[in-house]
Amino acid sequence: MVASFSDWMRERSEPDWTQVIAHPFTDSVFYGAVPDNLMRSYLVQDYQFLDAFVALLGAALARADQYASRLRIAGSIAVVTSDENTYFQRAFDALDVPDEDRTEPALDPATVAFRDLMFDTAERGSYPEVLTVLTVAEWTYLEWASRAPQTLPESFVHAEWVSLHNSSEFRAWVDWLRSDLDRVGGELDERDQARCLRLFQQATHLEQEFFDTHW
Ligand SMILES: Cc1ncc(CN)c(N)n1
Repeated sequence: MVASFSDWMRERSEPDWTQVIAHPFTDSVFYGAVPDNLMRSYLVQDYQFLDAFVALLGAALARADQYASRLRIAGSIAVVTSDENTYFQRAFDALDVPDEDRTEPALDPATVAFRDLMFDTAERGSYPEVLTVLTVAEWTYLEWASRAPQTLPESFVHAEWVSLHNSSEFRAWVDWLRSDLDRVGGELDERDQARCLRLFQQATHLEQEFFDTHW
């Protein structure tokens, strides 16, 4: 394999990958043009995504094969549960999201499918498999947010959703995720690499469905 393991999986996840990172929903976020009702439904569902995502980070922490990886993952859990969580609370206030939609909203099919994949991988997946799903979730977000223009919209709900995902810290986190996935994935046999690829493709497809639902 000449390309890295993560690049190899990304190349085999087209056309979904490109459709996610260039999704019209993201262009609309760049210009503060997502109508409130759509931004509200997207963020309400994404907060439920986040719950399962944090569980998946916890599984990565538990299943990592070395302390250096655990330390890096712990740092990301700290960011997601502080800066990102606070963003959601402020956005919910700005968008007048009622309490029940913050804690127990009716879930869209795309949210259910993504949560199922993450909880299932958290429970049963190997460390490379857990890293695969985390990498898709973070790398796709880095890639779409990296396409943002220099000037962000005035609305913090839109602007911070971009800046949370294109900061140098977030890029370093995605670079690390990919390098750890390349490290442990490169040592897998063909059958286990194929299992990671299937998860990568499934997660990429679900990212697309998630955006489509709110567009
Ligand atoms: C659906 C989805 N995918 C990825 C991310 C980035 N953690 C997110 N917030 N939401």
